[in-house]
Amino acid sequence: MSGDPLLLPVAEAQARLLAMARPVTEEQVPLRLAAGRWAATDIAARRTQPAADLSAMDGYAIRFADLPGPWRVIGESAAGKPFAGSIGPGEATRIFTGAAMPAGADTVLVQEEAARDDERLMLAGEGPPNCGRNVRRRGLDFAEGDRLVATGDRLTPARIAVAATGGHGDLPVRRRVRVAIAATGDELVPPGSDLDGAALPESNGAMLAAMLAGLPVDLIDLGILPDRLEVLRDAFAGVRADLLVTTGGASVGDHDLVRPAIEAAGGSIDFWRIALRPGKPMMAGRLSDAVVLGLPGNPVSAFVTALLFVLPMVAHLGGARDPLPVVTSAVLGEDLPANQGRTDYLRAELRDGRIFASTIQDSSMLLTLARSTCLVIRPAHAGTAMAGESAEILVIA
Ligand SMILES: Nc1nc2c(c(=O)[nH]1)N[C@H]1C(S)=C(S)[C@@H](COP(=O)(O)OP(=O)(O)OC[C@H]3O[C@@H](n4cnc5c(N)ncnc54)[C@H](O)[C@@H]3O)O[C@H]1N2
Ligand code: MOO
Repeated sequence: MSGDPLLLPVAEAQARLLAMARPVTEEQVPLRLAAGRWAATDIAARRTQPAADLSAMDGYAIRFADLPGPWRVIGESAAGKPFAGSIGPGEATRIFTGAAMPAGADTVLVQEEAARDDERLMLAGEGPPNCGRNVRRRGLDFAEGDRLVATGDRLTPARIAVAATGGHGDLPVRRRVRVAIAATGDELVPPGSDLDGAALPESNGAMLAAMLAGLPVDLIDLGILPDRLEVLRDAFAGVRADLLVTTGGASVGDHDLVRPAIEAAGGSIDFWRIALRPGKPMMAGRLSDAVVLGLPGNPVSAFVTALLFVLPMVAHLGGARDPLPVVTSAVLGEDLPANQGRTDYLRAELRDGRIFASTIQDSSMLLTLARSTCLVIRPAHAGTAMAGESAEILVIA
């Protein structure tokens, strides 16, 4: 509940947003291009791993029953070059890590505990304490048919590796998400230009591109658009994207033209204004095939709304099962005052696992954001929170 009934609670706004579009289409891509995408289907093992009982160490394949030896070495098993025969009582083979156990052998004696004189092998240490020691059984990791990756899992390096081991050269994923970004505002100039005038360097575009950098996204940069309805309308109408993200012009001033421009381009606004600080004036809508997110212009408001809405929407469109940011918790290093009617995301630093929030939280102040490592989530109407209490946070750096 927010103090203002017109403001949508954050969780409700996130749910409404994600319900606005389905994930983009599937495609099959080579393993190396699948990194960072989301699996479009479950991925099952096409083979058993290991495919046979393998040695985990360099040494000698023996029969445990023959301990304490001695043995006669009758051959060798190396990775990819198994011993063709089988071993009988009193026999052993040389064996290397990753090599198949010869038929008849059940245990590996590590070479550090063995002494060898030509064919004769003797125990030179304590030896393996149990049958099966230093042997990786067939199927230890997984068996054919086991689910390796679930639908909607992100393809992390470990999941790419397990899919490769499971016999896959290509993986079913969602295609890359097309995201268009537009900054609006007559005061804005490209970063690095016109440092003498009153103009303001445009920072939201670069920030959003950086936030999307690790995601499977094709960016369409619409650059800086002026506060003119027809220009905005025409720029928006021409966009071919899954998601159009604008910053600025989202509030109620005479030059806040994003909403009328979306509507003039034939789109519609689904919801506007969130019980969120910073980020209240955010809007969500549609324009032809694209979902539109109109973020507030204040840089910290744009950051917080991107974290809470843009990144989750990209993940959702990309097929993620859990698209929302991961909330964790930490202990407050100092008291926090009671909160008002909007959920507050306070810039803060984590020092030795304790949270210290910046005293000034103005949504224009980027340096405090740049110095912060987390945002502390203060629920609407929360009372005073005391040092030592636990608080929910989003880690941002
Ligand atoms: N009468 C009211 N005024 C405002 C309200 C309100 O409810 N009633 N809401 C305030 C809140 S909250 C926010 S947040 C801002 C956001 O408004 P806009 O989305 O219309 O943002 P702008 O006015 O265009 O810009 C705000 C601020 O940010 C700077 N800016 C904008 N774009 C960029 C960019 N790409 N890079 C860097 N800086 C940018 C801009 O120059 C302004 O200083 O509205 C409050 N007002
Ligand atoms: O909500 Mo605005 O985003 O306070 O600065």
